[in-house]
Amino acid sequence: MEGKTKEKGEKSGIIEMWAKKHSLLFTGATRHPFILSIRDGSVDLSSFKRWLGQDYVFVREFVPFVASVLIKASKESDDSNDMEVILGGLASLNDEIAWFKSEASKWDVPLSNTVVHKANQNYCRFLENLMSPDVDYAVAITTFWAIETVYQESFAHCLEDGSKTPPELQDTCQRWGNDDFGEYCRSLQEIANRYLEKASSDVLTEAEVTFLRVLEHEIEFWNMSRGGV
Ligand SMILES: Cc1ncc(CN)c(N)n1
Repeated sequence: MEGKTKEKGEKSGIIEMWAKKHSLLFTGATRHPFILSIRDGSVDLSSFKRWLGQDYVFVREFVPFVASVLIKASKESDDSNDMEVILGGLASLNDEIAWFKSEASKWDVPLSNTVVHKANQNYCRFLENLMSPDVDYAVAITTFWAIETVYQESFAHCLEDGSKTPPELQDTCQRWGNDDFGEYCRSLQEIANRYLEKASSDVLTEAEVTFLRVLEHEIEFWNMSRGGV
């Protein structure tokens, strides 16, 4: 994957191949100007606050999507540990919601009656469509991996040596940029690779296209946070 050396024993799978094949879009999502502005300390705090209010709405919509992935795992998974990984993801979303509430009060961002921006509405509708039982588990778990990984890679970049992330935003970056979250994303990647390897070519195509849609939605979400439409 971009910017990372492979760890010992880590084999390259379909996910790594797609991340490389679509590196331009992948980098667009994980090195977006909004993230770069956090990393270089020039971030406009009104953009940060917009992101905070909108992401709270997104995360509340993300929970039922992850629950739908859990249901698919319980029906289709051949490895009992998959369920624990996804359940861990749901538990961390519970913490994430509590974190958003406390962060919003710190920044004076109201969380009720939020006007949901178009980019956020589109992203939430996309997630809703993926909750259908007709969507293959391989597609759903790939989507889940991609959504979590964009945040992991983006915010981890703001914590690297040489970054000038403002101290008041360190906690936000730690939330998704920490090593445990990175480990959790690698577990999701391992599950996704395992299912993609045995997927039909139709499912593979659907998963790859859905991966690209996630990257586009994430870029639109960052654009919206910076003040775009
Ligand atoms: C838009 C978005 N993408 C991903 C995440 C990480 N759960 C998030 N909170 N918001």
